[in-house]
Amino acid sequence: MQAYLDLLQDVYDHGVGKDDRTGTGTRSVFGRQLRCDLAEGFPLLTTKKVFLRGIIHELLWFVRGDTNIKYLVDNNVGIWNEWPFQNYLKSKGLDNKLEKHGCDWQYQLEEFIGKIQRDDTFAQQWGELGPVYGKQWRNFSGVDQLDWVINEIKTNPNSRRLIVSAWNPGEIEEMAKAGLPPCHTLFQFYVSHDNKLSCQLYQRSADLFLGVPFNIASYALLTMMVAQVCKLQLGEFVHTFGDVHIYSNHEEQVRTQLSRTPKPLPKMTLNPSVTDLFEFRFEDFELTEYHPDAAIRAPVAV
Ligand SMILES: Nc1nc(=O)c2c([nH]1)NC[C@@H]1CN(c3ccc(C(=O)N[C@@H](CCC(=O)O)C(=O)O)cc3)CN21
Ligand SMILES: O=c1ccn([C@H]2C[C@H](O)[C@@H](COP(=O)(O)O)O2)c(=O)[nH]1
Repeated sequence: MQAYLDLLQDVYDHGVGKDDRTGTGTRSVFGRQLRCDLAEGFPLLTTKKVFLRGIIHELLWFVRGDTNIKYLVDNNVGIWNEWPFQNYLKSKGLDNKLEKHGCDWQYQLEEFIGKIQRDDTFAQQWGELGPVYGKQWRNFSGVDQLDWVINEIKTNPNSRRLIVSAWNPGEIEEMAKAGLPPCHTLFQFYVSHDNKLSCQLYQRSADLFLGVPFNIASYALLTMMVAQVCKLQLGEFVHTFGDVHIYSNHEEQVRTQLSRTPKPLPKMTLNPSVTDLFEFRFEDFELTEYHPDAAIRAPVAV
């Protein structure tokens, strides 16, 4: 994970001021790459406590093909709450009246999430993010890409076409309404001569402080799950970035992060009896030897 900290330092030092959709402002660079050997341990940042429970639930939610925040909310994971909420405010003409992350906004957000929890009809209507990751992974114009790629890895491991894409140009506008166009856009698997499974992700846009630690752990887990069901060993996770940025309201947090020293990586164990990608449950994941520094709170740019 030193590579992540080096990238954080690089963007902090060399990132160039750039305005962005959220109005927050960033330091940004274009085109970088991180790699990690998955056999060396589970790539979960140790210089701050990372919310792994949320990462696991989010990944299972993608794999289920689910695009409604109801599943996440019911499992007490709030990482996608702000986007359907903002869409809800917009429909009421309130999105420009409430200051994001202000007291009123926060209060209304809690009310909104309470309604998602209690009222199924409300959740159906307002919890839906549109045709985001889960939809594209499981039903991209009728193709179940996850099912296809697993079968292809098993039967044609030398293939150079082991690709899953979340970027569906015809549906981007719809994704942007209540959710976001996919940031982790496309990934490719690779099976080496010695039966190791690697995965490379292209991430078009990367919130380096908040989102990237989630993205690394999530794809490392996905690669472990696919390796297990395809009976392969673990290779590398290669993370390729387009616009990598640090939001201007994360700079203090980045300095804290960079002042800390990484510890040995934790270990992740998957329940070995699971042989079907679609049958993993939350209880099938066990993290041990994780001794991180304290969490570092930061507001998410909406
Ligand atoms: N600006 C932005 N950055 C992102 O990383 C991001 C988005 N937007 N939009 C969609 C998803 C949602 N993701 C998120 C959203 C919030 C956190 C976050 O706040 N993480 C906290 C812990 C949150 C908690 O404990 O509930 C952290 O400290 O990592 C992380 C990833 C990643 N994505
Ligand atoms: O998994 C994710 C999802 C989102 N992000 C970040 C990257 C950007 O900061 C925003 C998305 O804004 P766009 O204007 O659509 O690029 O969310 C991430 O890092 N990881």
